Amino acid sequence: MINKAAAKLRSQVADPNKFIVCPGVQDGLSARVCLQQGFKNLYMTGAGTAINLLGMPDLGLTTADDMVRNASMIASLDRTRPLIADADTGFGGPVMVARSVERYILAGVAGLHIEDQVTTKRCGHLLGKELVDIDTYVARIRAASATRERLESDLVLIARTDALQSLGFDESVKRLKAAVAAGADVVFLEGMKTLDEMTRIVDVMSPTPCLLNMVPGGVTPLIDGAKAKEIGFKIVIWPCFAMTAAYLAYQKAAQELKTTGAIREQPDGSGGVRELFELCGLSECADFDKKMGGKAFTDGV
Ligand SMILES: C[C@](O)(C(=O)O)[C@H](CC(=O)O)C(=O)O
Repeated sequence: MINKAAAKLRSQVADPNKFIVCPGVQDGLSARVCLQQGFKNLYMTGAGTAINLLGMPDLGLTTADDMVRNASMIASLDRTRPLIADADTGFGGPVMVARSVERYILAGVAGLHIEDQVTTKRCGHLLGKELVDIDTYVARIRAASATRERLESDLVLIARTDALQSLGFDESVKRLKAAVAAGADVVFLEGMKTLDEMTRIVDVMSPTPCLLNMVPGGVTPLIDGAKAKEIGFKIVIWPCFAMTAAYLAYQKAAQELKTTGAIREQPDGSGGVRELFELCGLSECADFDKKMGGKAFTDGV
């Protein structure tokens, strides 16, 4: 059961007709909304996990515990729709990477990415990123791949490099090719600045599938899914879309409450607490309780 989502993601990646679109989610609510809207895959953002769980920026402050806990909750909401999760640097040396990857697998995560920044990492779209050397990076990927094999898991291993900023395109390609040789299934070149780099990475890494990261306010020009597919990317993630939407909506609502001293119902009554509970499975919980012989909901809920 736990491996089913990973097996599904693996076959999506292998299917030449599939293009994998992953809205980024950072919490239960954003995941539920994306599932409700019919997305077939999800992406757990590390940046959003840091913002949501810690109220802190994406600076490598989230521990493996924070990330696994969040990923585990999100993966549990619908095990038929594969979740790709951010695994940052893997959180340490090969032994720690192996432990982290094992925990992600047991949490039901279908794919994850590991990068070559130092453990005190930062968002890939910020300045001043520091890298580990290529051997340290490859050891992380090798440890992740060995763990997947040991657990006989179909986990899709995505190698990310942040080398473009300081070392340039060719060194990034060298790192990604070494990562593929060490067992990565998909590659992720972070922080591309031009359409030309996007086209070149797909070309030079072929036949290895490439992931595209679309961050609003980041360094990569934003293109839509159709264009990403046309260029030849296999997976597109939109890590920030839900947290940006939530932020703007929270801000508007907080301003209104602060100014008026009251909250307003929506004219059509939408967004009430019962609707939110329903989104999160209220009826399913009550039905399950009843079916199992529980009495908690016999008088309704
Ligand atoms: C993809 C990413 O790793 C994430 O945490 O979602 C971030 C996104 C972000 O910080 O906006 C990254 O690109 O580093």
